[in-house]
Amino acid sequence: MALELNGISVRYGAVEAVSDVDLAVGDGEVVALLGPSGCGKSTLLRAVAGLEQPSAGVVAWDGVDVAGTPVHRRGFGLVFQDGQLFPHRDVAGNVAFGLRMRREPREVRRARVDELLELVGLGGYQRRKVTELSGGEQQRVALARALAPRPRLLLLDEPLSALDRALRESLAVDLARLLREAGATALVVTHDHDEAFTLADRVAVMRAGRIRQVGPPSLVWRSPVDVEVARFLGCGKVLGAEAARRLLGVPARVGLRATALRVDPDGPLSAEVLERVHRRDHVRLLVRLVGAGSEPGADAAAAAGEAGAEQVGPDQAGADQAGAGVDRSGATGVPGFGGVADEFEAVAPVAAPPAPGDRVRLAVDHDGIAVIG
Ligand SMILES: Nc1ncnc2c1ncn2[C@@H]1O[C@H](COP(=O)(O)OP(=O)(O)OP(=O)(O)O)[C@@H](O)[C@H]1O
Repeated sequence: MALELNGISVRYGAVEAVSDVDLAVGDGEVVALLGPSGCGKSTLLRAVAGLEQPSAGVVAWDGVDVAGTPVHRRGFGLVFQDGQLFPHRDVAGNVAFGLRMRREPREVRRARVDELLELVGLGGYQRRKVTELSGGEQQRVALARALAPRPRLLLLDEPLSALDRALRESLAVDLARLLREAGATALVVTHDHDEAFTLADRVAVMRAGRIRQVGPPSLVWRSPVDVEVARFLGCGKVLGAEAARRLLGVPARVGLRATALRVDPDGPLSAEVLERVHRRDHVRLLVRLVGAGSEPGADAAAAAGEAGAEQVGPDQAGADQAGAGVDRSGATGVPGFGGVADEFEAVAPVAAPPAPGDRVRLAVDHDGIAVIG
């Protein structure tokens, strides 16, 4: 492993911002630190950079503790949210900065600057003033500047979050390609799961100073380790194992994203639309389940509280029942479907979406369901 963090804690006075973090980043691997605001992501990154002193633990590179190595000698490249370019230098002057510090000859500098600007899609921008670039262009220059000296590790702190949404999404794809082409080993801080999943080979989800789960994006997305991680990853509703088995045919505690239920005239569930919100590419509904099961007229609400209400939900004959005993602690949607437990998010197409008060049929999209734990 190239970078290894063992038992890293960082304190700001009485506050422990990072607690006992273990994490490894392999050669050529991109790992995203993902978590809500204030969970300690930036502090951990700064500790790796040498900008914060850990109160405990070891930051090692290729097995060697870097505690005694000052920031500028660690061979790590840094990119922050706002780029922090030198305003009095032109684009080439910014990108060449690290090479100049290393006293690389002028010709070497020029060739490397040209190469990096091509790589970040800014060929020909050498003499442009950085103050006259767009936010997205400035971040590309910052990235080129960080990559120019061939850092052994790239540390990116919310590199795209100052940009507007559309630009952020397209630059995230570019950045993912760039990191792969440059063969970079990188640790990227972000609070945006789309961005983390676009960029990273592995995602480390942080909460309250600790890493709660590390894994490939698809695994973390499909199998969050606990309810909080599931909620952070967009699961607005959590069902206990028994409810999930009866409603969805999944015998485990699950988190549902809005896309888990979608309007489909042939769907097995029946619901009443309570609210409707238009989003970019779909319509988001709040619905109350009023009927379920493959037979029209089966009434989930009426079944509420009835012990053994096995007729609720898709036909479960032959389904694996073992999950019914799964721990349901923390589940907010419970078997019985009474009151707010009946309310779910769902999606509908933009064309002719249903309105509040309408009855709709819903189909289950298993890509919108995460199995928890
Ligand atoms: N210089 C500091 N002095 C004191 N407390 C700090 C300092 N920097 C951060 N903290 C605190 O440490 C905790 C972690 O902060 P940190 O900036 O690492 O979180 P983060 O996950 O990166 O959040 P964000 O996404 O909002 O930047 C927070 O409670 C924060 O208030």
